[in-house]
Parts: sequence; C-alpha cells; structure tokens
Amino acid sequence: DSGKDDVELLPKEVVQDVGKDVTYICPFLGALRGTLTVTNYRLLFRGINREPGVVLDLPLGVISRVDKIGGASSRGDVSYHLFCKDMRNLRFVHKQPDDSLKKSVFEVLTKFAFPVSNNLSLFAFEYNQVFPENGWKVYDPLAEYRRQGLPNESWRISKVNDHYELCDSYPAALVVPVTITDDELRRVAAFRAKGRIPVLSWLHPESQAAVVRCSQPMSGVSGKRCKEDEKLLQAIMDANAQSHKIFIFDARPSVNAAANKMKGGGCESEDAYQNAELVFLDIHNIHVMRESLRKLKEVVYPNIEESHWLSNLESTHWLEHIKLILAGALRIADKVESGKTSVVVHCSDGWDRTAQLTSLSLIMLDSHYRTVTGFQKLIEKEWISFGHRFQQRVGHGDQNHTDADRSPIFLQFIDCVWQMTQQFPAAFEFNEYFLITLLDQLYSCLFGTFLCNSEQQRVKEELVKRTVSVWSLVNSQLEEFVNPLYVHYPAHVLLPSVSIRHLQLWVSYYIRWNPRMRPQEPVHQRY
Ligand SMILES: CCCC(=O)OC[C@@H](COP(=O)(O)O[C@@H]1[C@H](O)[C@H](OP(=O)(O)O)[C@@H](O)[C@H](O)[C@H]1O)OC(=O)CCC
Repeated sequence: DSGKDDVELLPKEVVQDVGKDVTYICPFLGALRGTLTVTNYRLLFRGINREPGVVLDLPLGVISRVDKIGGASSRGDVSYHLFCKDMRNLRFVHKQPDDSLKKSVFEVLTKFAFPVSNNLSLFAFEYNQVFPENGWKVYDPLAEYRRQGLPNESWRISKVNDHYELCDSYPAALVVPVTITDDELRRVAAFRAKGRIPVLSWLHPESQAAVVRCSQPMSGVSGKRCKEDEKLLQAIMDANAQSHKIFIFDARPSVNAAANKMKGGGCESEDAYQNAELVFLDIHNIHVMRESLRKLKEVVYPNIEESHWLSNLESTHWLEHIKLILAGALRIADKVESGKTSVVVHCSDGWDRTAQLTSLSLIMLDSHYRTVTGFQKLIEKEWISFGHRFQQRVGHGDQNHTDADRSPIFLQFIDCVWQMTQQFPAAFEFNEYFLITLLDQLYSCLFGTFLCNSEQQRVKEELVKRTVSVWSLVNSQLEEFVNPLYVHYPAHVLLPSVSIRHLQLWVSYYIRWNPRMRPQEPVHQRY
C-alpha cells in the first residue's frame, strides 16, 4: 500500500496519481525506493524499506522546473530533476512504464505543478478550509489611515483612483496633501512611471514628517518637468511644519537612474525641486538580485564546501545586497525620526525596491508594525495593495522558469526583517518560524494572499470570496508564531547596525535542507 491513506488530505485535495517503484536520490542518504503520490496540491514520497521512512511532502507550487533525463533511448530508467524555489533540488529515478500508453506519474506531477501553463486553476481556488478567523478582515486601509490620524488638516484621502483609472497598479485609497486637486494628480500621473504618483505611506505621530512613495519621474534625456509634480512635492514639504526641506531617496545606483533616461525615465533635478535633496541608495535591480540568489543556492545546496565557504558566500554578494537595502531603510528612518524631515522614496517602477524601503523603514519607525497583526497590515498595504507584482516575481504555477521578471524581492525583505529580529530579539511579537512559514506560503499557492500583481486584479479575481487568506492560518494558531521574549515598547524606534560584520546569513532558511552533520540522526524533511 502506498501509505497515502495515512496522510490526511486537505479539503478539495485529490490524489491524481501514484507512482510505485520510484527511487528518490537523497543527496545525503543515497537512493531510497518508495512510492510517489501526486495530488492537485502536493507531492508525497514515502520510502518503503527504511524506518523511519524519509518523507517528502511539499506543495507543487514550490517546484520551478522539472527536467526529464533519458527515457526515449535508455532501457527503462528515466530520471527527473525537480528544481525548487525554496533552495533545494529533488532527484528521482523511475522505470519507464512498459505500456507506453500509461502516463508517467511525473507527467501528472508536471501538469499539476504548472497549472497556469496547463489551463488549470491554482489550488488556492479549490481550497476552502474554514478557519476560526477570516484573514481577509485583517487589513482595512481606511482603518489603518485612521490609526495614523488621517485624514487631517494637511492630508486627505482622494477618490481619484477609486476604480483604478488613475493608476491600475495602485490601491483605490490614496492619501495626498489637501492642497492638491484630483485634476492636478492626474497630471502628476502622466509624469510618473506607470502613473505611480507620490502618495503617503506613513505619517510621524508627533512631528507630522511623512514617508511618501512613488516611481521615477519621466524626465527623460531632455529633463522634462511637470509643474504639478513639483507643486505636489512642495505641498508634501509644507505639510510638515518642522522642516523646510524634503529628501528624495532614489533607491537605484545613480548610473541606473541615468540609464533609465534613455527610456524616458530618470530622476528629479535639484533646480526643478529647489527644497529637495537627492540621495541615491545604490540598490541594484531585479536582475542582479535574481542572479545573486542563484549563486547563493549554488554554494549552499546540496553540499557546502568547507574550505571556501566564506569566499564563496562573499562571491554571491547576497549579504552586500541585504546590507544596502537595510542601510537605505535606516537612512530613511533616521531622516524622518531624528531629522523630523519628510522623505520621498522611489526607484524605477516603485514596486520592488520602494516597497522594501518603505516597509523596512516603517518597521523601524512604528512599533505597531512589529506586532503580528501590524506586520500583516504592513505587508497588505506596502506590498500587496501598492502593487508588488507577486505573480510575476514568483511565477505561481507557471513553467517559464527563465522568465527575466522573476526575482526574490519579497524574500530579501523577509531576510532584512530576520536580520533585525536577531539584533532586537525582544522587539518583535513574531518569531522566526512565522517568517519561514510566510516564505513557504509565498510559494505554496495554497492561499490567495500572494496571488496576482495588483489590487485591481485581486478585486477582478474575487480573491476575498474565492480563496483563503494566509492570515487565517496564522491567526488561528498564533501560539506557533509568537516570540516569547517580546516586550512591547510603543515609542521604541529601531536603528539596526547595518555593517556587514553584524549581518548574518539566515542559515535556518537557506541551509535548512542540508542534513544535520551527525549521520546517526534520521533526516526528517519537514515537508
Ligand atoms: C539602455 C536602455 C536603458 C534601460 O534599459 O533602462 C531600463 C533599466 C531598467 O531599470 P532598472 O531599475 O535597472 O531595473 C528595473 C527595476 O528592477 C524595477 O524594479 P523597481 O521597482 O525596484 O524599480 C523592475 O520593475 C523593472 O522590471 C526593472 O527593469 O535598465 C537599466 O537601467 C540597466 C542599467 C544597468
């Protein structure tokens, strides 16, 4: 018996195929014969002749690529190489079924691993588990703005994007200075990349200094200007009585900002924005980050070469990128807190590096975002509602693993949060298992939270009605995810050290699939 019946399946999870006599080539234990069970959500492998059996139990959404080797010519052995998004690869060998009419279990696996490429729906649209709490209720934009004391005499909530007609990648609710009309906002939208105009992310409760986000100005090589955009930035500065300056933090290396001019983009010139100071934060683009993670995976899986570990790690530049992102967020937080100065944060499109910088600086500035539900609201606001392209960056259910738009931007953000939990072990209400669970559910396609690319698409797909929120799972078993050391200091601003010697590789995430070094301990894969 395949032993599948001792695994309780999720609601609407259906076994699609069972492959007997499959061999899993475990990189640490060697070849293990067993049974492979494929459902519409996950793959299960049970070793038959080892106690305790090696158990593989992983969501098909984690698989990014399936390579089939052999089969046509060779006698009967076909090997399959599964590359995963969570830093591991799985290798199987399977006898070619003698009657060639029978589809291999791996063909069924491939079909359900890439539902989008096979005209099937993601499992998230089948899964209908009812949880005690409905996670879709966690975030309400107006309630969050009310918590920040908004609207007020300087800031209003505009309806200009109510049906996403101003900017289809922005949320419907936008907070802007009261002195700017919706018509002027429309002109600003024509001047900012993809219509992603400067809008408020967060307001300092005492100083009224603001964190504002947007995309790059479309100034181009000719240095085009837009008087409404200049008026808007001036109004942002005027809304803060404490300061007669604003800082524009451009996340990019200045050479990239210049290169963007060729495609009509660019950055704010200081003669057009008199009271603004422009700072470049040198964070590289999505292509550099994708390549950095690829190199990191090469040096951590399946084996770690002891003799060159530190130089191999350095050559990936992963920690250098983490440092630049954290250092950028720290400069923003310090300018708002100590400088009592309003800041405008942007990059090229304003949905990758900008999301990383605003959310990390808000975690430093506002202890609410360090609580479990506060953190959930932060992700819903700065990542999901502001149009970070989760579908495109992760490639949910899509077999095109070479897509150049994929990139580990959200993983980098969670890694930066983890770095701060290490430096401030009592400052966060949630624990490391919470962060790892979030990353696992980013790939699993079990929940609707990380699907689609924008609020407009999520509304169109009716995710709230048709899928379960990941926060339903989290908030129904909080005891698993809370940090026992947590102490709530409401006014505590975190200023992490960002020197590389204080940053660490997040070993329990990036190197969790390697065996404990002690051979006698059985290898229990958690999934
Ligand atoms: C010669 C023609 C010029 C040209 O191609 O402009 C295009 C730029 C692309 O701009 P970059 O900023 O280098 O790269 C962009 C950013 O990573 C952006 O994320 P974010 O939201 O963080 O901004 C992504 O959404 C874009 O898909 C990506 O293209 O490419 C460069 O500037 C590469 C320079 C090394």
